[in-house]
This record gives sequence, structure tokens and C-alpha cells, in this order.
Amino acid sequence: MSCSMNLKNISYKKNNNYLFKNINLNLGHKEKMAIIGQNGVGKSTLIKIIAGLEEPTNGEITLFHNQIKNKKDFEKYRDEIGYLPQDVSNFFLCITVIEDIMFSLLTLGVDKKEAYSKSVNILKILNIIHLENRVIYELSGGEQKIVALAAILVKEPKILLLDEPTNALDEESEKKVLSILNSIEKSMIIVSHHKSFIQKLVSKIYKLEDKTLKNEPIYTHFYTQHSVVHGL
Ligand SMILES: Nc1ncnc2c1ncn2[C@@H]1O[C@H](COP(=O)(O)OP(=O)(O)OP(=O)(O)O)[C@@H](O)[C@H]1O
Repeated sequence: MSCSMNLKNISYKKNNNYLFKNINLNLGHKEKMAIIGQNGVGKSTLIKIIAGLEEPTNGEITLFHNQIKNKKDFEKYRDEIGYLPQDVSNFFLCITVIEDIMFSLLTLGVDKKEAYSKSVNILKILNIIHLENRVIYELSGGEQKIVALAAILVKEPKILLLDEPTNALDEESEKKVLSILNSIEKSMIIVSHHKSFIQKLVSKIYKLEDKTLKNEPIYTHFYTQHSVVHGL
């Protein structure tokens, strides 16, 4: 399996204490994995390092076989990585849902007509077309989370980094997100406390514990998604 991302001996110090030390991780092409662990162990910090939003204290990051030495190197791959933060309240740049989703495409140089049609399509796929013209900051936490996911998916990044994608989602929205993520053939790292969700989605689970990543067994059989979501 070719490699989308590789971490070699990644360590991160906060207030003179190591949050984690010498983390090694390979994310294969189209591989889906999850990171679990207790509150405060550093899962979000680790995923922010992979997203290029935090710099590790030590270690090497390789993206698509290119070594990343600094934030500038990361900029080349910014559009290839879709990062969903745990808290999406500061995620949005526009007033309405459709404007925000279109904005992410317009910045990539997509023309306005195509940006509109792709944005409407993703809203339909995620069952949130009724939110198209709503003001984002008037939406519920769960609605905002799924709109943020739409803004990421519409750009078709090569790697998805999703920090707690299902928190604040109702059962129906969670099923929809599961079905979509299952149907997308992309490399993914998902941070979650929601074990039944990740067991239906990923092929590897790691636990961040004692400042390192440990393999965690997957108890259920791999879940096979028969219903293909068209349009992604
Ligand atoms: N902006 C910040 N300023 C100071 N400390 C922070 C900041 N963000 C995180 N921390 C601290 O870093 C540690 C790791 O936080 P992180 O959010 O990475 O953990 P986590 O494993 O994702 O936790 P959770 O499961 O609760 O989301 C925690 O002790 C947290 O208090």
C-alpha cells in the first residue's frame, strides 16, 4: 500500500512535559484509521500536528512522500488535507451555509456556477439542503458540525482528518455521516470516543495512552457498506 502520510518519532511538549513521545504512524493510500484515548491525552493535538496547525517538538512528517520541514512546506498540501476540528464554532468564514461551502471552492479557482452546483450537490447528499440559505451562527451545534463536514468534503481532499465527527449529531445524521465516510475511498484519520461508530468505518484503531500510540483490537467484523452514495 503506498503511503499518504508518515509520522516518525513525533513528540510534543507542553509546559515542559511531554504530551506524547516518539509517535510513529503510517497512513496508507485510502486507508481509514481511528485514534481513541482518554480526555486530555493529546488526540486533538496530534491530529492538529498532522494537519499542519501545530508544530511538533521533535520528529519528522512526510506527506505524499515529501518531507515536511516547516509550515511553509505544509502550505503546498493545504488543499489536499481536509481537517474537521472538534469545535467548529470558529470554522466558518461566511454568513450563510451556501456561501461558506461555495467559498471553499471559489478559493480553489472553481467558477461560480460550478461551485454552486457542487455545493448544492453536497448539501443534498448530506440531507441538509434545507439549511442552504440559513445563517450559520443561528444553526444548532449538530447542524454546524455537518455543514463544516460538507465544506470539507466538497473540496475532495486526499486526506480527511476528522476530530470527533459525530459529537452533537443525532442518530439519523450519524448514520448518514457513517454511510458517506464508508463510501468515500480516501485516507482518513478519525479521532473519536464513539467506538461503535469507528468500528463500522476503520480498519485500524490506535489508542493514545502512556504518551504513545498502541494498537487496539477491532472486535466486530468489518462493516460492508452496500449502499453507494453517488456524487462524491
Ligand atoms: N490551547 C491550549 N492551551 C493550553 N493547553 C491546552 C490547549 N489545548 C489543549 N491543551 C491541553 O493539552 C492537553 C491535550 O489536549 P487535547 O485537546 O489534545 O486532548 P484530547 O485527547 O483531544 O482530549 P479530549 O478527548 O478531551 O478532546 C490537555 O491537557 C489540554 O488541557
